Amino acid sequence: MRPELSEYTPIYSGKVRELYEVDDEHLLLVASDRISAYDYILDTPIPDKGRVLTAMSVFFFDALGVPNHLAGPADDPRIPEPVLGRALITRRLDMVPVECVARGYLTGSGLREYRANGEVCGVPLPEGLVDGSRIDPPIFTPATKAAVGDHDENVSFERVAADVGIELATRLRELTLGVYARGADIARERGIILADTKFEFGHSSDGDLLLADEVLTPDSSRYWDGRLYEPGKALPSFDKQIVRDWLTKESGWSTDAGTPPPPLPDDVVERTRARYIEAYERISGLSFADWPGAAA
Ligand SMILES: N#Cc1c(N)ncnc1-c1cnn(Cc2cccc(F)c2)c1
Repeated sequence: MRPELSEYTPIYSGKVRELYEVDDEHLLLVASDRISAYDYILDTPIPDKGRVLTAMSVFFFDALGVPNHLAGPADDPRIPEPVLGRALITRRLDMVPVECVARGYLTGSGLREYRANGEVCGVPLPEGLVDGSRIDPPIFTPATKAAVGDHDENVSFERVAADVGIELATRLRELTLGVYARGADIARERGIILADTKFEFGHSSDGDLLLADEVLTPDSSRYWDGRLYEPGKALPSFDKQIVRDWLTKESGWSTDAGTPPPPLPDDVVERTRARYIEAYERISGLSFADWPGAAA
């Protein structure tokens, strides 16, 4: 008999995820079916998005072989039925207050910083780069965690070292770049580009530094279709482009409307659901049909 979710104390609610306390040593990390676009949480959920992204995290935690915060399997008996398949039992860690970002391609906030001053987070880059240019070797571009609703602030490695000490900052950079490289290799072998990603780390009560949060999901990373990749061309997001295109090209809404986006039509929802499942099955080589929890 699985416990009720109401037996656990909610301790954090994010845009698309929640965190609950299970006991002194364990948390329940829950991924919802909510999707965000243009800094809005859309009214329309994407069925099974939470389960697919949870499955991707578990696949990568297993594939990467890096010590991490997972404390049980996807069907752990402590996971309540309504969130089975989209929730994980984790060890409670003392989180390091740094968003550990790795970039193998130049886009987004990194591109804006580069265009302003030729560098990203204090790392100088070659001249002449454009949107989508490869950054080789990939770079560590940390950020400070923003309050809910704000954007993270890109900071330099030196600032991280000042905040957490040079030894831990160096370790965070090593781990971030190493895990990104491994994840990018796995994705590339399946024709998918992992352009950038964000990790979080924390210390266990034994003092071990563990990989935490979600790992290499489409919500914490930019995934592009390798078949469409061309530097200099605005690169569609593998998972969100269907929603973005419908919102900005077909719905009549616009990003400067000052109003929330409209609800999504059924076909956009279903095509987006299929894209999440396609990303998982191509990258993992596994069938989503085998993943725990009830199909939405
Ligand atoms: N992972 C993890 C973690 C851990 N293992 N121990 C202690 N704290 C955290 C922790 C704190 N904030 N977050 C972000 C987050 C993740 C998921 C859902 C949310 F609502 C919010 C993670």
